[in-house]
Amino acid sequence: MKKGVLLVNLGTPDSTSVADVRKYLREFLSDKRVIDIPAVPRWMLVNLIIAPFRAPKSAAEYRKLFTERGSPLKYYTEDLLDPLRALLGADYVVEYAMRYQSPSIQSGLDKLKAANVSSIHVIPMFPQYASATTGSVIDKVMEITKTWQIIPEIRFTSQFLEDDKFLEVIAKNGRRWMEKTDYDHFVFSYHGLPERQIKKGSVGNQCQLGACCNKFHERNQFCYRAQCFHTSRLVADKLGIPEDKYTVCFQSRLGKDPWIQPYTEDVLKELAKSGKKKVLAFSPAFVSDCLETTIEVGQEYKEEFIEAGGEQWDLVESLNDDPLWVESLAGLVRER
Ligand SMILES: C=CC1=C(C)c2cc3[nH]c(cc4nc(cc5[nH]c(cc1n2)c(C)c5CCC(=O)O)C(CCC(=O)O)=C4C)c(C)c3C=C
Ligand SMILES: [Fe+2]
Ligand SMILES: [Fe+2]
Repeated sequence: MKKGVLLVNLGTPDSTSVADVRKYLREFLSDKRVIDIPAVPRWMLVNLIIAPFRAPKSAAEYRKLFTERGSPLKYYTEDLLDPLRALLGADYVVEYAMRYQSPSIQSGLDKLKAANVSSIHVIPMFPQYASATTGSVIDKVMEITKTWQIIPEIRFTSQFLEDDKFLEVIAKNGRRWMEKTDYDHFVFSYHGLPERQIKKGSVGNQCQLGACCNKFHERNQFCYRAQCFHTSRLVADKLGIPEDKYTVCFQSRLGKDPWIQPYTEDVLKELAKSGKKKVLAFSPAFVSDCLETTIEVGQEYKEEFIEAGGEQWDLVESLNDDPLWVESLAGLVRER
């Protein structure tokens, strides 16, 4: 009997037209796990403010990102399929989906159902757990499969930040940059989250979003901020980067509510002010290069760092289609 595997990445606009970007933003931001406020204010915020005003600006950014193959987030995910199928062999049926836009989770699950699989292993492609990403994928899969007459065994990978092959790809990519340049400092920039989303998931209210996130243990194992610090520590250890030579920070704040800190924009200015000239940036929340890595960290933050007095700002590429990343995924599938 064959086992099903569904890789799920975030999703991206179908094209760089303002209409497609608006459609993407609407679907993404209407998700109650992403904008976690009551339905009516969320509808007003998304449809009357964000979609109309943000879509043209975001479309211009996506035009800088898309290549002749389209959106990197999508084609790098597609590129993993054949090598993963080859590694896993004939006992597995491997499909992929995007949480938002296309191909949909519905279409991916339908393919697995049609292949008569005996089980489904869903891997949301987010190394660290957040309700807005991993949680949302799990939510959607459950919403769809609860209507099925036959529900096979379903398994979810909720996080994989400690997977050694995943960490090794990041370290290997970083090492390549470090062989060419003697960097003064290293930045680990993660996608941000509203603070309240972490507080809501904090068991026994133990997360204060301060120094508590520096330690990673059973009680805060799903605190996104603690997971980001832990991921950084594991990569830094592999590369021999001492604690005082790296900073963990959070990018892409949306709206006025407090998001988890420190903000990358503040960190890069402080680094330049304190005389740091050469910085290497890692983006370990993202497995595929995308708007948040290539454009935001690789271009915008670079410009801001240089404007603030820095000289060199480089970005370590994401895992993309690295063969070791395919091995890491195969390991996640096989582990029990
Ligand atoms: C890596 C994990 C991610 C988390 C956590 C996350 C939370 C989150 N994001 C938004 C709003 C936006 N994110 C956007 C792009 C985007 N976000 C992620 C990943 C995470 N988001 C990725 C991989 C991408 C890039 C997709 C691509 O097509 O390349 C965007 C769209 C771009 C823009 O207009 O800036 C928005 C909006 C919120 C509100 C949020 C947590 C609540
Ligand atoms: Fe995002
Ligand atoms: Fe925490």
